[in-house]
Amino acid sequence: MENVKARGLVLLGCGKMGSAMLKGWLAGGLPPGSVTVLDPHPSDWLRSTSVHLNTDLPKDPAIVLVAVKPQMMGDALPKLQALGNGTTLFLSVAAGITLATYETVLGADTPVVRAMPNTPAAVGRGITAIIGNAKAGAADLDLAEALLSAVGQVVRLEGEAQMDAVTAVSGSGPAYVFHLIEALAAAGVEQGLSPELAMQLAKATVGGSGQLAEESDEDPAQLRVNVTSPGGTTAAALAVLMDEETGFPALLSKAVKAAADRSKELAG
Ligand SMILES: NC(=O)C1=CN([C@@H]2O[C@H](COP(=O)(O)OP(=O)(O)OC[C@H]3O[C@@H](n4cnc5c(N)ncnc54)[C@H](OP(=O)(O)O)[C@@H]3O)[C@@H](O)[C@H]2O)C=CC1
Ligand SMILES: O=C(O)[C@@H]1CCC=N1
Repeated sequence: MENVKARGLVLLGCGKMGSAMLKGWLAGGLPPGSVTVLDPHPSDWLRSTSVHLNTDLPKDPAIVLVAVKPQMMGDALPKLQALGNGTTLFLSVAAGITLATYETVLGADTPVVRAMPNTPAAVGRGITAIIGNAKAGAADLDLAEALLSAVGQVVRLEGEAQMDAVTAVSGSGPAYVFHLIEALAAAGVEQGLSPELAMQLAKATVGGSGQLAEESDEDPAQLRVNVTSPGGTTAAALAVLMDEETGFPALLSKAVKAAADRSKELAG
């Protein structure tokens, strides 16, 4: 991180994902003066920080983080061509955009790390998977990992082909969990609870269960069994949720496949 503090970090695109990561880094002590953000419509939050906003780029930043939508890449990436083929590491979080695409625009001598983070990075609880191109050496991967570990866990992939599945599980995954919270709260309202109480119960249940799953020595299957008294209420609910044709596994399998397929399509 000292490298990033000294040479600077450029963030291209500060929307939902870029701002989630930037929030995590600023909260973790990255000086705002070492960050330059390029974004056409900065949010109020971004304006309230002391980062360099839409100014000239530093000559030799340690890292350029690319966090624009895949569809915007054609417009956005050429702006950074001058930083290619040098010692600046490009770190991309864009779904579906391959390492080869970056090499085509920035030059094959550009070190590039492709990453798939998720929005819990905003509270230091993200998880990011990374894979580098041939030019990205051990020091580049270590730098990417050091930066990303400031906002959560980091895992290294064995091959770029794994990225579509990772995107479908952990990149998009928070949306599935938020939807579970919405649906659980709505079901509680149907059973007579107030919307406020139902939402409080749903959020705390998902948050607490996630933490228990991460911290417990028991695996999630055993933790599920621990909740399920024989002939009790949980067993009645699980009979619905574990139905082979209409239950969670069948539904999530279809949802995750749809996301992975879309990730492949975005690669063009
Ligand atoms: N959201 C998520 O949970 C995750 C997203 N990602 C990836 O992160 C990337 C960004 O996604 P997300 O944050 O959701 O999208 P957003 O639309 O919220 O953010 C993209 C930002 O880039 C800005 N932008 C558009 N064009 C340019 C440009 N030419 N130069 C600089 N900035 C530009 C947009 O401005 P404006 O809105 O004004 O056009 C916007 O602020 C995507 O590639 C996505 O695949 C990866 C993991 C998780
Ligand atoms: O929905 C998307 O395409 C991005 C990638 C993963 C999460 N959000």
